[in-house]
Amino acid sequence: MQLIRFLISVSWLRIVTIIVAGLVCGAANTYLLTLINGLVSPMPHPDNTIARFALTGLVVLVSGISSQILLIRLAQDAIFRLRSDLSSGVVSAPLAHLEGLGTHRLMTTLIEDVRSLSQAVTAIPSICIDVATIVGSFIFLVTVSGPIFAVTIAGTLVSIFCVEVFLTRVRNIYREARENEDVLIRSFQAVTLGIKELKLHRGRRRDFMNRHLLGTARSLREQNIDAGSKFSIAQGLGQTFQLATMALILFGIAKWLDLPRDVMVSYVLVTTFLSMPMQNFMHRIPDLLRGDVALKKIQAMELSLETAHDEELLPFTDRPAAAEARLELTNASYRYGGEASQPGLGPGGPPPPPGHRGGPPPDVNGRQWVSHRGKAGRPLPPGPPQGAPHGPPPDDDEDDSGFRLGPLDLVFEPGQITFVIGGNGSGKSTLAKLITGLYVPRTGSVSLNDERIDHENVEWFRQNSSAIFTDFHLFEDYLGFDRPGIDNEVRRYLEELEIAHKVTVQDGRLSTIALSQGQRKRLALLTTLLEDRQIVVFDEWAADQEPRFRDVFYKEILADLKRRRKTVIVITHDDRYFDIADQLIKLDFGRVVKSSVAQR
Ligand SMILES: Nc1ncnc2c1ncn2[C@@H]1O[C@H](COP(=O)(O)OP(=O)(O)OP(=O)(O)O)[C@@H](O)[C@H]1O
Repeated sequence: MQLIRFLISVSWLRIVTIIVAGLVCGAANTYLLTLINGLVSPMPHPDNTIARFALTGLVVLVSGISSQILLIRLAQDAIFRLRSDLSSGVVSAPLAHLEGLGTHRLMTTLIEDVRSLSQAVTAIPSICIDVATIVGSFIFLVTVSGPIFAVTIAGTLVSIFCVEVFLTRVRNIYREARENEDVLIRSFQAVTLGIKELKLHRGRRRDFMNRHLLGTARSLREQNIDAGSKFSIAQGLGQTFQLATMALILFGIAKWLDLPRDVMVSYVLVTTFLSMPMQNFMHRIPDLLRGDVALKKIQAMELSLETAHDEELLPFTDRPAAAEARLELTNASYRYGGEASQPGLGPGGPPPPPGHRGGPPPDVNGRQWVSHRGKAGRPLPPGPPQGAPHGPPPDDDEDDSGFRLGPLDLVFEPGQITFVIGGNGSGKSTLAKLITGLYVPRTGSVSLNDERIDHENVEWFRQNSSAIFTDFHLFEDYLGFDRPGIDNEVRRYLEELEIAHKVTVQDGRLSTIALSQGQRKRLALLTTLLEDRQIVVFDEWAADQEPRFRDVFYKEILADLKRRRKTVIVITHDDRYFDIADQLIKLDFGRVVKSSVAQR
């Protein structure tokens, strides 16, 4: 079982210790049972019963407490491992894959699946202890009476079979409920991000609440009630079979075989003793089912707990960044599409492609930066030669679904400002992601200073670019800057960017990021200036700036970057400043419709 494999990977030594402690506890419990049985049976009573009873009680106590403490530690370690592995899975997954999944799915996994898995993880060792006690009791029962043991086992197997029939249905309901949780988190996202739109429109708010948020919450409630009720019926059925078995033994077998009274007393004692671990075991089953559903969901999202994503494996040598950057796109193309039908995105999704061994997912366009070695040294299926387009070049023309950019042949020179222009949806941002190494070209290649970018050097390549996308994120801390005097540098830039009156910095942390969009963009620009990388990409940066500062950006900041021989790529609609560009690239429906280089 996947869950057990995951637990073993957290700490096999601790698992073994817990199981041993559980077995000791179970064996001591069984021994306690024989002692009690000896006491209630007719004379002669065994010697030193009190001392043995006390000693066994102590063993039960110590082994029980120590296994519980180990269990708590194991559960917390497992939760930590889950959070860390899943977060690394998210960070290292290809951008296109994450975009295809959507943030709501990621959030559900990081919050809900981790919670379900941690409950399941906590349940497993307790189940081990219960099973040890149950097995011990059954062994004792063999010594009491062979026929009673055989009938009890048969009754237990029949009840397990009947319960399992119900549990299959319960598992399916949990699976459907888990899909609904994705939808619910998406609604929560909409209610927080779209709060202004909802507040301003009473009808929309009511419709949204009834049809979306409450609608999903309602069906989730029904599913959980349904699953809980079915499970209770299953539990009741199991108990009925146990009672029926007991009745058969007490009123049938005992009479037919004329079993002595002390045998029957022992049987009743064992049955009573068994009821507690049996109940515990039954109560833990829903946790196991939900954990299993959560684990399958995580695997379906290709954020595997056991296999690393290729991006995590991308080789990175601490090679200095390029002194100057000449970027070249040769026959490079990219295409979106197929996200909805990506392997494993939902119950209806097609199975992974043949040869896909649970390793990293292909990029949404079917390609990925290829690695030939798994995290634990496991070789992955042989890939195409490094640097070559990964896999046979897909025949783009056969599939028209999704937006396609290119094929493009473009050159971006150091000390050159390139403006990328074009209508909405013409592919400008897609091009920005392609030239910063965030997307893998579907055909052709990207080269930096004539060095083709492939799996071996893409991680290094990305360290040469700084980009401000339209959906940029601001971190309050200046993370990853380990040079001294960063506060003073930030203060200088805060002055230059005219936001020193709003924000201060102390120990690499900004006093606030609750600012206007234009001010937040200036802080993003500040980070770019601090990074001081050779390739600088601005995606409609100036759109939210006041006219005067827009002027500062185009005429001073860009000019300064050009002077410092940066390769500057500016996505813009500001036709007033087109004359600043050394190169102008116009995109339309993903194709270059106009490209001109200024003669200066
Ligand atoms: N994550 C995505 N998944 C699928 N398709 C996408 C995705 N992002 C963009 N697209 C599609 O790609 C096309 C180009 O998008 P892109 O963001 O590159 O355009 P753009 O030129 O930057 O537009 P704008 O000026 O509006 O920002 C769009 O038509 C859109 O439908």
